[in-house]
Amino acid sequence: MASKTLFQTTMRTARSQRFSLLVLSFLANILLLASSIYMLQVFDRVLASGSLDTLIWLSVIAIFAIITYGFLEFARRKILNRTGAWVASELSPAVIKRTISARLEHGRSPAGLGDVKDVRNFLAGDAILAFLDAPWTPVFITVIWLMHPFLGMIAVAGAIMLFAIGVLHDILTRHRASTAAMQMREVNNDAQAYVENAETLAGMGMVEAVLANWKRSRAQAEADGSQAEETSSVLYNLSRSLRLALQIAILGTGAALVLRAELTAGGMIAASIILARALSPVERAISAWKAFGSYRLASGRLERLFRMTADDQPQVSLPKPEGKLEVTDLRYFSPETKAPIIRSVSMKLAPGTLCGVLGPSGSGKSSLCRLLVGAWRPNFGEVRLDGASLSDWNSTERGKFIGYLPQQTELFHGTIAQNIARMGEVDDAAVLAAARKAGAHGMILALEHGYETEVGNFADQLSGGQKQRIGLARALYKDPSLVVLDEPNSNLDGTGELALQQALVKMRKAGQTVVVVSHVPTLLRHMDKIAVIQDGTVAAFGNRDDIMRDMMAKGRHVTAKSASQAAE
Ligand SMILES: Nc1ncnc2c1ncn2[C@@H]1O[C@H](COP(=O)(O)OP(=O)(O)OP(=O)(O)O)[C@@H](O)[C@H]1O
Repeated sequence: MASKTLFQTTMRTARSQRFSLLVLSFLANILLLASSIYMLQVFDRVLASGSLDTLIWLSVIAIFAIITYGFLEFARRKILNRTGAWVASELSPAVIKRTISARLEHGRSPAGLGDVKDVRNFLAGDAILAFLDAPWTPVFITVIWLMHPFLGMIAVAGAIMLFAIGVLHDILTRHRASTAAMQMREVNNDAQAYVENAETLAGMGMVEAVLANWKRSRAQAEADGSQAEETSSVLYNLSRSLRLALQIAILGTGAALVLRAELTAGGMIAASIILARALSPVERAISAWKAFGSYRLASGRLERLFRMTADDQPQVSLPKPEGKLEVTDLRYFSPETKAPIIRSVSMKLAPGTLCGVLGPSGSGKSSLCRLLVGAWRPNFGEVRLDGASLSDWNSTERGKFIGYLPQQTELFHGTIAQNIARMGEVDDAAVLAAARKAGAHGMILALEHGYETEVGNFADQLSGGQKQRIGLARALYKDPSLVVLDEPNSNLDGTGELALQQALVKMRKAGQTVVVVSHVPTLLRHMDKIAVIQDGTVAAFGNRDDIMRDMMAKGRHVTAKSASQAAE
């Protein structure tokens, strides 16, 4: 049998509140009978006997019962709210982590934080209360039946009809509501992407055009959603009217029974109040159906997310590697199309080797970098550091020994120092050393708040080159054994590039293994080895001078001038 996912165990713990909720609901529903018993007694006893004392005592008891009911109701809601908040706090970080894994392993994630919100809203909302009260419907109907079978029959018929409306509601709205919700999610994601790419849109006058497309998609989602809402509100109103009609039916029948002396006037009023209580959960369940529908879809998606991604098991701690890199028959297929992106790449680098990676656009250089740092898991083959496969390491621990600068440098919300320290505990000396090595120290000090400058949100004022230098410092933080730099000089000026060259030389001296994707001759000049990637495979690999000479002879990819500069 498949083991339980974190989602299942969290939901199971949440369900353990069931017992206290059931007890509270039991007491609350018993107390709900107080007002009907009060009516019964007032009509049949007080009015008949004319005893003011009895009325006062009955009223005191009824008020006490209602106040107690209020406390119980408050306690029920508090438990639900706390459970909802607890579930959200347990699931949210795990969902973010799994969403990252799903993106890396499968190209997309079936669930996100919106689903956690739906689960929370359901657990903390009215729907659960309606479901908890629903078992009381037959109890209340039995009480009415005991008062008079005729009244009982009306109550049973009413409950069946209301239930049928609930089922009809589910059948008619479930599919449409879920499609509309999915479309709305996409539409909202699009809107978010527009905001994030504000400069491109504004710079090329694209705002109106993307908005026109967006409005069309939104209108479609809205149309599906409002049709589901309309069906929902028609059925909800039908159920309300039915309940009012039942109320009249029970009062009318009760009155007829009173006339025939088969029921007391108090019994008639009490039956009408109990009927309202009996049918209320059924009616509330219809309006809570939407939350339940969203919950059902969200929990399905979350369950899929937890099933499709593996837990990062705590592996055996391994010592810091020296940096011996071995890549054997590495293959990677697109998670979505299954097209090969990397086909059989093998190479070996000794510690302290600088290896340049060249190749045409789209040949797989960045993909190889992602595999080398363990961000992507290969479909076949292995990347080994000091003989241990990257998958033998826990990803957090492995990350400490690896430095990676992707093509697009993204900084995270926090200070520059925190970003360089990889958002963990800031080791000031190590941050300074990394920044100096990356040639970023002077640039950071020139900022108004220096290392304490807040970055990583829409408001951050850093240029592309500044971000790249901070990204480089982050990659060099605490001298990792393997450093992979994907076009590290794409945004650098002369000073930045010089600093990068000096950093490369220092890394070689320190015995760090470095892989650099670059076509810039001044950088390639520092390399010991060169790997030429073409169509996802290694077209050539060897000592820099040999490869460059070979490439010059074939006139391949790098221009003869840059190759000769690099070979100098
Ligand atoms: N996340 C992904 N999912 C599916 N395919 C991808 C993904 N990332 C890249 N690819 C595909 O893999 C191939 C190699 O892309 P990659 O970015 O590794 O090339 P590259 O050599 O780094 O190119 P460039 O020099 O332009 O950056 C491309 O055909 C690309 O479409």
